[in-house]
Amino acid sequence: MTNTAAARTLYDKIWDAHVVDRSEDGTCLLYIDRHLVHEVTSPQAFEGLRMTGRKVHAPERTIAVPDHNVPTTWDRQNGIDNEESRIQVDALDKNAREFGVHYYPVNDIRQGIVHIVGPEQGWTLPGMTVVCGDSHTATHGAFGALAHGIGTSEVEHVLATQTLIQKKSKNMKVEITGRLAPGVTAKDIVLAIIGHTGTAGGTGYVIEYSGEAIRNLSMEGRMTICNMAIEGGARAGLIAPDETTFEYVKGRAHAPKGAQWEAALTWWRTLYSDDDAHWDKVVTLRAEDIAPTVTWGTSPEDALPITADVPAPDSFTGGKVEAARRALDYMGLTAGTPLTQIAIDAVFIGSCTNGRIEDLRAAADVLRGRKLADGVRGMVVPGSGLVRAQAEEEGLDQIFKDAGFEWRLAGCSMCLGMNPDQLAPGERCAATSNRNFEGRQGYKGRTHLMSPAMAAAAGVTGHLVDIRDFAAAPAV
Ligand SMILES: CC(C)[C@H](C(=O)O)[C@@H](O)C(=O)O
Ligand code: SF4
Repeated sequence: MTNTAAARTLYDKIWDAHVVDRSEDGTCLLYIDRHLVHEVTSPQAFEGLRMTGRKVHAPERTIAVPDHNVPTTWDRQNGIDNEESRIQVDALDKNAREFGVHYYPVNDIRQGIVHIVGPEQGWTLPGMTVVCGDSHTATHGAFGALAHGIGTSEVEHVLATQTLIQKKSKNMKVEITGRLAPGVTAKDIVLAIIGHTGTAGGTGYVIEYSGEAIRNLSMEGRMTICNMAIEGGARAGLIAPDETTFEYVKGRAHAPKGAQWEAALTWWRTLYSDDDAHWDKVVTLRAEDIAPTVTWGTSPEDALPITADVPAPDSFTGGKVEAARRALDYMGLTAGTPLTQIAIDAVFIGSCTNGRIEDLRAAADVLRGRKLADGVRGMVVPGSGLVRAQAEEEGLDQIFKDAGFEWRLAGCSMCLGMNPDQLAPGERCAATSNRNFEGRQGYKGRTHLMSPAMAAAAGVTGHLVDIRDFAAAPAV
């Protein structure tokens, strides 16, 4: 058990501040500050409350938004293409209204992917505990919040009690020293980390990302990093809050104001890992060693610098040999092929990993005055209605449309095949999302994960490409 007098990590500090009760075996009851809810994992939880006549304990701390199933065309209501999706979206609408929680329905400009909406509206704040029935809840850790996914029965527990039963994870530090080279982004950092540690490297840990390269990232870049903590196996990812964080949070709709802001700042400034805090595991990477990175296989750990070749299964050990063989077969790739020779059919720019305004700006910068290669289709899906409006104010939508992209409404979209936006069997996609699992973007679809600039550049050339070479080529 943590000794509060001793040096502590950021995770220790947030944990200690939220323990309501502790049992003999170390299991704790934690207070939950924010409960985010989407339509996929909440219907049964609300139904459980209804059947037992219970209410939502803290509706003012509960935020609901539909994102996974919603069509990203204007036909938001009728465009839902399957019964199950329709039931989930309708159930959220009914439950949110009946239980009186904060709610952003599809016709509200603030609607979007839950992990983009939370920070945007100032719901996510440093030092908080944030949960959601969704594995990418780790995104909110970018603010120095302890944020992670929970299962549907836990969703019900949090709705009913505003607490969660938890066992503490171990502390892991991932330090990225030095400065990033031009063309290398937060997405490349996190893909490189997972390439290095593997998808099980963070199992049993909460990861704190630190080091100069992390400090230098914007809040949006930090969210991209923490978003994929779960792909590296961790319970959650965290970044200590600093002036960049406070600047981002200040003035947001649900951020504290006036004297409350000052009081909050005083506490937030104590939220860092003490110098002599104990780490159970430390991983250090040099920023200058990180190249623009893409995945070649069907696991986020199948990440390599874009300058590499498709690896041979024999270059791995243990179970990975067979996994790589299967992945290459599924992906339709031959070992030894340079990654830059992989031709693509589609580009997807969006998701809670890379669907924020800076991501759209980065893609638009590449696409200005350029067009998608013949036969390549592209879709840009802003992470929220407000991201979409901001992009339109900046004229980015026009750049995307001129380049031949579809300009969509906010939602999870082609990040996963739960809505009408899907790959056709065999189609290969340069995607800015976080999972490249088999069939993730549509039955037999093939996914290569990368940064927004890399995905945009791949769309223009028609194959994966090193953004550092591409940037030098003039727009036509
Ligand atoms: C549908 C949902 C539960 C799921 C998750 O937990 O992450 C989804 O958001 C995903 O990205 O695969
Ligand atoms: S955008 Fe993708 S990763 Fe994020 S919550 Fe939606 S489905 Fe999950």
